[in-house]
Amino acid sequence: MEFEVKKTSGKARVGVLKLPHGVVRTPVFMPVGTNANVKLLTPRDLEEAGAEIVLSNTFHLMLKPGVEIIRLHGGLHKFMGWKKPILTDSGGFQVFSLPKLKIDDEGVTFKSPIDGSKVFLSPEISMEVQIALGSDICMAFDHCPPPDADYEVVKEATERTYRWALRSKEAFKTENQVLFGIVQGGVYPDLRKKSALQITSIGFDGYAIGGLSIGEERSLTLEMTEITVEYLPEDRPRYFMGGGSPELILELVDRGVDMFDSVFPTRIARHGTALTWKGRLNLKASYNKRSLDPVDEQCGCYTCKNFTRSYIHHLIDRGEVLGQILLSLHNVSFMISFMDEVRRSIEEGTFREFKGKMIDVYSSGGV
Ligand SMILES: CNc1nc2c(CCNCC3CCCCC3)c3nc(N)[nH]c(=O)c3cc2[nH]1
Repeated sequence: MEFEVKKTSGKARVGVLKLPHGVVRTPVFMPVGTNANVKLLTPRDLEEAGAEIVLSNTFHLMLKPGVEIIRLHGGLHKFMGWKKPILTDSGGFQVFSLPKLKIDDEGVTFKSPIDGSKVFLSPEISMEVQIALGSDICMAFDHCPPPDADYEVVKEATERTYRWALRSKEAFKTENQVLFGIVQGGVYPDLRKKSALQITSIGFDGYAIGGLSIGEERSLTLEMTEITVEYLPEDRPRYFMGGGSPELILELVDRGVDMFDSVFPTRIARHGTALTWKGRLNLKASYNKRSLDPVDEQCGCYTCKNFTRSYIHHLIDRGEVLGQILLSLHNVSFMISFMDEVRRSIEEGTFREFKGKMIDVYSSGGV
């Protein structure tokens, strides 16, 4: 894997990440695909929208359809028909929200949400599954503590994450795939620094900022990101897990983060909300009933080129899935274009102005 920082503007940076299945320009927004698909969008839609990398994850796929079926296809790229890079999460976080039967140093035993059976996940099993999936970027198996966890609980999860990171790297015997480490530490500055030093001491191809965007105050999200980034190497990609909205992404780019994933744009699309250059737009609202305008006149996506707000309002109102499909396509296209503008403003040295303008737009609510 090659990662090159091309331009910086303050802590914000533009980079190029060369992976087995293609090149990714950073900062990058990565559409999330649970169950080996980005909901309501085909790989062709994603390609047209300009997506360069998508996410999937170990936890869901090892349960259904199971590694065997994906192996049968020669890996996840073939299975889901996506030829560009894929990043897979390690499953550590996904089990975080499930009733955990047991979590100890060996690994996590949880109840399958599919059939209630007992499932065991460990660093070794997570690596074995991600190697079989053939994802370009694999994530170390980590323990993300709950958001309300006290210092001792976070300390224990952070120490375990370090031991599991060592075991993940040890078990990651594969060519043509890269492994990112994950930094924990909750909202405690000393644990954040310790975790960053521990994880970077192992040596990974890239580093993720974990354990955030799980309900903590925004100011803590930003402060913990700053502390973590301080101890990460300049020449490696930094991936903030699970964030986020356009305004959060701007704040994090400004603090030196390169990669982002979030279900947010596709989830709000399914609920009838579009992201536009003038803020959020609620297509369910009656003021869109008669509007002949496109969702966003500055957007070149298929939805904005071919349909009016009135038509999409009608589809949503009638519960037609086409309404959700058209908004999902628009929101992903918007996020990709948004990141194009982020990169351009960093290259032109105008990132702070762009950030200021877009944060005003997005914190003043909708259009
Ligand atoms: C939403 N906030 C948030 N997400 C986090 C995630 C998940 C990131 N998104 C992965 C996708 C989820 C849908 C299926 C495909 C993979 C985190 N993951 C890990 N391993 N560790 C975290 O601390 C960790 C922390 C996170 N915080």
